[in-house]
Amino acid sequence: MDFEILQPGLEVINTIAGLNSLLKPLKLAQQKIALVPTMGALHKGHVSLVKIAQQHADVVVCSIFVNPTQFTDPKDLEKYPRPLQHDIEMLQDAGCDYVFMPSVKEMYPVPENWHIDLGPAEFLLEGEFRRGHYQGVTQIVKKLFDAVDPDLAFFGQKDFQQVLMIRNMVAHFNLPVNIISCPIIREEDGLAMSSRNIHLSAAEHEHALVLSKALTYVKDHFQTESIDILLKEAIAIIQSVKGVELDYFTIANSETLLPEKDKAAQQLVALVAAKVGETRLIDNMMLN
Ligand SMILES: Nc1ncnc2c1ncn2[C@@H]1O[C@H](COP(=O)(O)OP(=O)(O)OP(=O)(O)O)[C@@H](O)[C@H]1O
Ligand SMILES: CC(C)(CO)[C@@H](O)C(=O)[O-]
Ligand code: BAL
Repeated sequence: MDFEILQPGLEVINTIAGLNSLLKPLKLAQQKIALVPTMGALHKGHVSLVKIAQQHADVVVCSIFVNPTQFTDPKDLEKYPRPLQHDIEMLQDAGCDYVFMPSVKEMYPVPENWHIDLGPAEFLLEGEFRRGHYQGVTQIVKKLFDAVDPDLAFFGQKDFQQVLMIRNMVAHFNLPVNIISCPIIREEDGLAMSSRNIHLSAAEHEHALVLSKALTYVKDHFQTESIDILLKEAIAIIQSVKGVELDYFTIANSETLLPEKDKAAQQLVALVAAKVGETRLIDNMMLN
């Protein structure tokens, strides 16, 4: 892909060399650079990351790259939405400075082996259902960090485990990048915004609301019920909706992601993943 869509206020860059020549002088001039990595099909959740990034940095770079190495289901990769013109307009409206949209060849010029130790949480939850997913995620995020050399990088709490894995990758390489986790943006009806929501029919969208409903139930009853009861109720709420196939619902320690039974333990998070029709969705809520 070698296209260029230049619009005033937003510069589109397709190559790492192009990025370097634009960003190096800014770095030398002590400008703070923020990176917002995405896979495109942008929505208000992505825009919120750009807006938060603008509050912390002088220059905001958003990357759009559908990274093949993190997909464990080829059909999921094939049907991943790619509305590029719409994305560019959204970033322009958000006042983003640069969008980096490399080709697969640009990011992976030669075949490579990547494996780093991400700690035991790599294999839990998403890591169990999408084996190898976080190796692919950390591989591309490291490449994006090398290409952009950001001071800060912004990620959504919606991908809760992803933020932990990226922090572990940053620690592994001792990278000087500040990782900022940003709040989940929801539709008015509570559904966490996600690029994959585009695949939901109206009925499936309605069914998918049960995920945020179950999380809200747990949050609202956290002070009065035991963890066992909260889990039982949340799972029953989800299983009562036809067409929703639960992968997991857990109440976990927010650092280890291991299940937690002690409500007095610090930083508990409820995390859920389910298939709604053919679309797999995730969501989570902090509990204390
Ligand atoms: N609803 C949201 N609120 C805040 N941040 C979000 C939201 N949805 C996605 N993000 C964040 O945007 C960044 C890019 O995510 P990505 O492009 O994969 O979008 P997505 O909506 O998560 O898509 P999908 O989950 O369908 O792949 C990630 O850091 C992700 O956590
Ligand atoms: C961080 C990321 C851009 C890496 O491809 C992706 O996993 C995403 O969009 O969350
Ligand atoms: N938003 C996380 C990227 C993925 O699902 O592959």
